[in-house]
Amino acid sequence: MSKYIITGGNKIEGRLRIRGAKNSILPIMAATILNENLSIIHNVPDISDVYVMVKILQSIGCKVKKEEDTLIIDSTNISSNEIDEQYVRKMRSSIIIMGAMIGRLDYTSISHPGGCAIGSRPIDLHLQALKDLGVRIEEEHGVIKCFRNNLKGNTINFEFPSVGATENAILAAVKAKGTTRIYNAAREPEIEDLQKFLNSMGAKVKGAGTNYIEIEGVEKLTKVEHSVIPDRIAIGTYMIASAITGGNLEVDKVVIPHMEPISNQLRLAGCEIEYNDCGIKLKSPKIIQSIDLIRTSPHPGFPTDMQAQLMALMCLSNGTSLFYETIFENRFMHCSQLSKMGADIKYITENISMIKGVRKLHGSKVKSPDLRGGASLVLAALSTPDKTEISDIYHIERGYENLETILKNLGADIMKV
Ligand SMILES: CC(=O)N[C@H]1[C@@H](OP(=O)(O)OP(=O)(O)OC[C@H]2O[C@@H](n3ccc(=O)[nH]c3=O)[C@H](O)[C@@H]2O)O[C@H](CO)[C@@H](O)[C@@H]1O
Ligand SMILES: C=C(OP(=O)(O)O)C(=O)O
Repeated sequence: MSKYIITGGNKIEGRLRIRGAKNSILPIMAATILNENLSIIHNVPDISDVYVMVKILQSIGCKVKKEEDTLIIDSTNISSNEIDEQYVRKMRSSIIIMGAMIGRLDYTSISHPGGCAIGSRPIDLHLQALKDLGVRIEEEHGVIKCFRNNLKGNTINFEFPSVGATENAILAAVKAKGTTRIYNAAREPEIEDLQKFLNSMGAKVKGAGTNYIEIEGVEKLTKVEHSVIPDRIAIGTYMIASAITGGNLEVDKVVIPHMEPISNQLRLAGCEIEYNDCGIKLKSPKIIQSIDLIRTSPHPGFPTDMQAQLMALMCLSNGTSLFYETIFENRFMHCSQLSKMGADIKYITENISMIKGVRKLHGSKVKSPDLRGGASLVLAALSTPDKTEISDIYHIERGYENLETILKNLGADIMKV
């Protein structure tokens, strides 16, 4: 299995552009199932999760071609209504395929995704939303069987604004009869991107980006061409790479409002951040300022997908920071690995940890516990002139395109072996 060998200490600086968001492209690829036609999607990131989704689409009969960063998906014929367990095991978010499948077919089955490293991640809200739309669901030996019945618009009231459940509900409602009203919907930018994609192929969805979404069912969809929004989490990760090494960074083609929850925290850490017409400029602080309390919450709050990376930065701050992870119950697995590199981290409760800044981290042999935890180790490794070996980088490759090439171009000494 591949590893990164990083000898840090170099400033990460220069200019870069980041391709499409993982959390946008995955639901958009699922949405292509609804379309008995061609979907052309640009700005697709070269990450392993996209390849898993390609395999899923191919396994049910879609024809998929990749030309540079464009995916051409022909979903005219769907030949299977079952999603193979091997894919759900590889990529938990493959559950977002369920809403699109039942929007298109009379019956579909998918295995239960179960828990994953960062939490138990139940799917009760997904299933309830589909039931609200009239889908009959039977669960047998870990397999979820969905019968379309009389799929029809209804009111869905989410107890919690789950991103995936909101997407599944929208996907199922696109071709349901009548109007669906979703209350307490997730407001993440990737849901707005999904709405834009769906509407470009003839769906009638409005309200994404707010907590109330309305979908008017349609019968037919048409050929569509769409470009995926840039990955705000990958951009935020590179901003921290620059900040933790004392560099200056410019990122082109950024959607500024998407970056605000991340930029706000980085400003508190002492970074100077400027926006211009086409991007973002970051100037590192001379001394990294501690942030008293970092609390993750649904958008527009601080994203859980940036918690581990910001923690790496706080490990080198001038004071004490508390991290309160409110979204996932087991998202502190990077703490023990950061501690191996000299970080001063104490658990207060299962989802609150206290970080006291240290002057310097040191190199070590560490293991990526999950996608963002792995990214936090890369950031920590970039900050120290020692050598760090990071194993299990397949987690990182789920969500970061060409991480080593991008970092090398910005001045890092990083090797993938
Ligand atoms: C592919 C994708 O877009 N992944 C993102 C998506 O994941 P995902 O869509 O899985 O995240 P959710 O918003 O659904 O999960 C948030 C919380 O709700 C809980 N929950 C969720 C569904 C449900 O039926 N029951 C339930 O209890 C989860 O266990 C978790 O504790 O949003 C997360 C929160 O911003 C991000 O970290 C992930 O990167
Ligand atoms: C948790 C994440 O993704 P997923 O939902 O795909 O596991 C993430 O992107 O940090």
